[in-house]
Amino acid sequence: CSAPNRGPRARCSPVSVGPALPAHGARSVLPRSAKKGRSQQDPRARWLKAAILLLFLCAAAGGGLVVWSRVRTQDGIPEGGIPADGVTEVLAHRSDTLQDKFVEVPCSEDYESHRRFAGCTPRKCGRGVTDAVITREEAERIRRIAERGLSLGGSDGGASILDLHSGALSLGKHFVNLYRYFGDKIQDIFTEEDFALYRDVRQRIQQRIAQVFGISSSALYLTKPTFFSRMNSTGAKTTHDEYWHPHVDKVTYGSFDYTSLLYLSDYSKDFGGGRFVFMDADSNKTVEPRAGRVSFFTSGSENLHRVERVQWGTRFAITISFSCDPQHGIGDPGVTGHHP
Ligand SMILES: O=C(O)CCC(=O)C(=O)O
Ligand SMILES: [Fe+2]
Repeated sequence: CSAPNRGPRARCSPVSVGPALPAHGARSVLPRSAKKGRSQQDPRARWLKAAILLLFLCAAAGGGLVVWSRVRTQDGIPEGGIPADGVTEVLAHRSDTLQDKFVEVPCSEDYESHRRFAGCTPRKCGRGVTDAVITREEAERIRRIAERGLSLGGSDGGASILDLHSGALSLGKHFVNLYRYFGDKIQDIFTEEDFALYRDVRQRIQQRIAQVFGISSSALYLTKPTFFSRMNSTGAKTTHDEYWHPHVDKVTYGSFDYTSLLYLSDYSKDFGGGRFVFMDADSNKTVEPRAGRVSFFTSGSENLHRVERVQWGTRFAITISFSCDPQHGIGDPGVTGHHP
């Protein structure tokens, strides 16, 4: 399993359900040469034949189920759906307009193995969803920035990223540096207004996280990677395209203490599949993306999660992440001084 999952429940091994298929079904019990015409058959032979046929049909149906379940499952998780054996609750429906939903969960020990920063390192852990911090219009403007930037490149597979901080942009099976590649022409692509909006949105999300977790906003540092993502149903061409693996952000990215996701498109309108799933021991909790929705959570393994594979359409989002460690802080991108 290539998933960066060090969480409590690895879900990477394919499972198959349904009865096992006998090696050759039941057909070989009666040799062809032993077949008789109907009228000649003794009744016991007819019964035996009927029983064998029934057995064969059951075996074939069972085999079909195994094959079907193999096609349907990846990493032990049905494609675009819910673990076959799990209970799923919806934490945030697309049609809900949430003010400040918050669910507290006990903190994992992940933070113990890192330097602690008083007044910032999570003591209270959990997850929140709000539609009241960023408007739909702002999300649409941000989405246009993402579309413009990503139109300059794009992965051959189903996941493309654009990091305005480092300049990383997916291109084919690799990444290029946008700022190096386009030089001063970048000013024709992104305006100062775009960067101002990005900054403003980032600040408001940061303030909301600080307020909900009872810390000072100035104790949080924007950290990398902070990036736009564009996902669709194209098959993966490299592991960078495999966005659906369960993972823990603190393990995957190291510097993250608080993760936020700003969604820029709507589940079931712009794309199918692609829901965000918190994977708890007792059940899964989904967040259905909607433009302007901010989902935020502490980055340790108390918040193991994954994204369902996108089934159709295109899903846009931004991952905006914060660290308590000033040494991991990065500045906002801008027309001037955005080079790493
Ligand atoms: O886009 C999402 O909903 C989640 C992305 C994610 O898990 C990540 O960037 O670490
Ligand atoms: Fe993540």
